[in-house]
Amino acid sequence: MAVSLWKSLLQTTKSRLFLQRGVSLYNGVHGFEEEAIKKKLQQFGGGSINLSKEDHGIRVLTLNNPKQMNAFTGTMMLELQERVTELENWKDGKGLIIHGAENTFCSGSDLNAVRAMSSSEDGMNMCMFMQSTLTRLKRLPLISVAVVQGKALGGGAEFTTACDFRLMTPGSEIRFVHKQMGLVPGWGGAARLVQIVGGGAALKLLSGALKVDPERAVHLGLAEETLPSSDETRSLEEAQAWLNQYTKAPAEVIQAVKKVVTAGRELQLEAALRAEKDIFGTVWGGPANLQALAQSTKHK
Ligand SMILES: CC[C@@H](C(=O)O)C(=O)SCCNC(=O)CCNC(=O)[C@H](O)C(C)(C)COP(=O)(O)OP(=O)(O)OC[C@H]1O[C@@H](n2cnc3c(N)ncnc32)[C@H](O)[C@@H]1OP(=O)(O)O
Repeated sequence: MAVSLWKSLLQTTKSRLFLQRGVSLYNGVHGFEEEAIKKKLQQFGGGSINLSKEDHGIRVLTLNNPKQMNAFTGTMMLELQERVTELENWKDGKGLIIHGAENTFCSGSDLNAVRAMSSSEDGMNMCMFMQSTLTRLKRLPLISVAVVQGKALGGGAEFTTACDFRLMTPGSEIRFVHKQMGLVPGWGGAARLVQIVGGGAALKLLSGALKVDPERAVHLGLAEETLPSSDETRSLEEAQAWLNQYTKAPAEVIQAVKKVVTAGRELQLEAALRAEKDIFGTVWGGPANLQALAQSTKHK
């Protein structure tokens, strides 16, 4: 009796914990020294992570380091964590579009920083820092779409998997180049890629460091579609129109929808059912539910 009670308590805690805002995957127990790595990352400046004002519940996050093909500098990694915290606290949020400045997505870590942080301790701390931040990004109660223009390489390819969906422009490319650097993904990209395309396809993309163009990405289920335009402004407008199809409801409903899907993606069945029950309780009898009940129930 005591054991099963303890197990159920543990499951309930797990199903609630993973939805908590700002929870890092790692702590001192795993050897993660967050303050130390933040200090180290601060030494590698350049670029920025910009977040637009909200427009109908949708914001645009821009990886902005065009001089280096939007490579992630140390300070951009720190700014990404700050933007994710901002988004976790955005009460009216429904959707997030992520793109790179000047018509290319992201060419991964800033290789200058990588060369300077080649110690095992720095590498592992950067890995745990980025895994935590991208896991929080993926778990945001928002529908997120990466608009891939130009190239998404290495950590940039991994970043696309931390979004719910990917839309690609003509001629763009997602490529997990890690093998060619004697590496494997370190920002959580391998685990998420297996979830998205399956183990077999993931193994081919990683072991072959294969270039994934829009056609192959759609075929694999890695991308939803190829956008008509490769122009930066037009493709963002097309992505916004695509996302608008899925955010036509009050923010609390869209957020609850993403949360139940995240529970289904990440938890064992019984824990996912408990999480779904808890989330259902937040919208049952809520303003959107009562308003819908007061109107005709015919769904066009
Ligand atoms: C966990 C994964 C993570 C890690 O292991 O830490 C990584 O992501 S490692 C990095 C993986 N990414 C790469 O290896 C990509 C390297 N870059 C390229 O292959 C090419 O630059 C490109 C992206 C294919 C573009 O090629 P091209 O169009 O010919 O432009 P340039 O090569 O001349 O680049 C323009 C400019 O940008 C600088 N640049 C590009 N990528 C990076 C980068 N990842 N880090 C730092 N700087 C980068 C490049 O050096 C050029 O600058 P200048 O030489 O000053 O003109």
